[in-house]
Amino acid sequence: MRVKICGITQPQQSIAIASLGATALGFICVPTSPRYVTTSQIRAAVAELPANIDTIGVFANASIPEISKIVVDSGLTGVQLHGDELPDFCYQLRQALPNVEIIRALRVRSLEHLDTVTDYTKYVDTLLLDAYHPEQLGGTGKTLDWTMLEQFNPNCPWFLAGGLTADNIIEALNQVNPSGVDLSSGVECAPGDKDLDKVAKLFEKLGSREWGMREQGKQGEQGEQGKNKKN
Ligand SMILES: O=C(O)c1ccccc1N[C@@H]1O[C@H](COP(=O)(O)O)[C@@H](O)[C@H]1O
Repeated sequence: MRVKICGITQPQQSIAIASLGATALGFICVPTSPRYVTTSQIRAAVAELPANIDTIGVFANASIPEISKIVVDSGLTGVQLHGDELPDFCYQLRQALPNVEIIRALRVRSLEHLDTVTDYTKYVDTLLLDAYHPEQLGGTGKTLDWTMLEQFNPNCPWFLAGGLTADNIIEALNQVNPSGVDLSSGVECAPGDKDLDKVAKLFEKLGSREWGMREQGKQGEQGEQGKNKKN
């Protein structure tokens, strides 16, 4: 499972978080956010990271030339669109940045709102579902109604986001089946300052869950083998 930790502001923290197990790190390129980082800050962090870590710039209603410049100048591998970007915008961005992962984040208001995802799946690599907040674009710490997502199965990979923490991640994953999870404020001590103990606790929880699932799989296989022996 992909695990993205978002809202990184310090290069040293990015290295520590990658070593703990993150597969992707997010950098907020939205100037109004308390987690906003400049191109040179992103470039400094990206330069220190191993090549297998995805580095995602988070944008909201920026123009294609603005996004492209930041991506190229900082060496990001992906773009997360967290504003009101329409499918055609995603298509145009794909033409401008053909080798960059495009993640469309949708701030989900209702079950009906989920129907709009099919408008995007042709043009993006990945979807991300975040909770809706009337005054804030993201990093709100607000959870989605996970029961609404029990049957959610788009025809592209997707991240579950919104208010996830080390304490609720297992409950969330017991209800929904995303390809990845994305956390920001739930692993912080203050906006933009990640709490490495909370991040470590998150990976402990995810590691124990994976171990439990593997053990269950083994027991299932042994049961099957036992049955075959009897026959
Ligand atoms: O984190 C921000 O400040 C932010 C600002 C503008 C757009 C998106 C932002 N963050 C994204 O919000 C989600 C969920 O965050 P949280 O876990 O609920 O705090 C995450 O994808 C961040 O990338």
